[in-house]
Amino acid sequence: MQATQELGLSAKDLSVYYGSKQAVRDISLDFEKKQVTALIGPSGCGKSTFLRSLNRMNDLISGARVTGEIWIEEDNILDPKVDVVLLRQKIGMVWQRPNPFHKSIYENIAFGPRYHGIKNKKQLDEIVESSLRKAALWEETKDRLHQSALALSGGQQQRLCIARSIAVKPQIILMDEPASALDPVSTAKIEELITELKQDYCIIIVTHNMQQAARVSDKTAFFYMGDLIEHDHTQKLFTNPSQQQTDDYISGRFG
Ligand SMILES: Nc1ncnc2c1ncn2[C@@H]1O[C@H](COP(=O)(O)OP(=O)(O)OP(=O)(O)O)[C@@H](O)[C@H]1O
Repeated sequence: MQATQELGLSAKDLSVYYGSKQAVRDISLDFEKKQVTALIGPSGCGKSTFLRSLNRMNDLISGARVTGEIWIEEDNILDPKVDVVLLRQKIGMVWQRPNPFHKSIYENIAFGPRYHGIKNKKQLDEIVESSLRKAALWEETKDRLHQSALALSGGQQQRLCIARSIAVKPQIILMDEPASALDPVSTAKIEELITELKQDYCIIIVTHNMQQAARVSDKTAFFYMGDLIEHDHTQKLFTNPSQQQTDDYISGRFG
């Protein structure tokens, strides 16, 4: 099984264990290019565990074990031969809490491209500007690029983290509740940004907020106790789900 042209990423029979406990059970899920997929479900159902396995972040957790396949183009990224640094260039991650480096705005963006070999100042300047523009942060930061990123507001810091992930030209961006630590205005900006970014990237977002999933995503996957219960077009899943458990969850009967 390989991801085809339209597919950004394809998980097949993916299971994740923490020690003997299975947190994600045999999940097969395709993610298309230029689409946003939301992962929803009650706390502890395995959304973040599944998301983290998509760019091998679970490798960093002692006792975590992943089985199955995850295809991006011709590569099964669970193959031990895969270069994890290059993989994380292709599949970026934005975390729940903004986590800029303790460096200037400019250096936050330039760090990744420089790490991957770009040394030319003019080229780095261009990447910094284009990444900040794509993250809708250029106008707010162009006159303070060399000031600390930590002086930005929480919402600006999160857009900076998105700009930082874009700077290394990923194909896929994973987002783990990217707006849950932000105020409503900053949340709206992140949601707008997600809608803009999907023109260029495959985006997979974990969210607790069902309204947010409905607003930003094309497809939604509902997880429950480590299983994938339903995956469908967002509008269909929220208005006419096929599974009773999905219906119970979206209508607030549990979770
Ligand atoms: N590092 C870990 N070590 C051991 N167990 C873990 C670890 N991380 C998560 N788990 C367990 O795996 C299961 C799935 O957790 P996960 O965080 O993936 O769920 P989630 O749906 O993202 O939850 P939430 O919405 O609360 O973030 C839970 O039972 C959790 O306790």
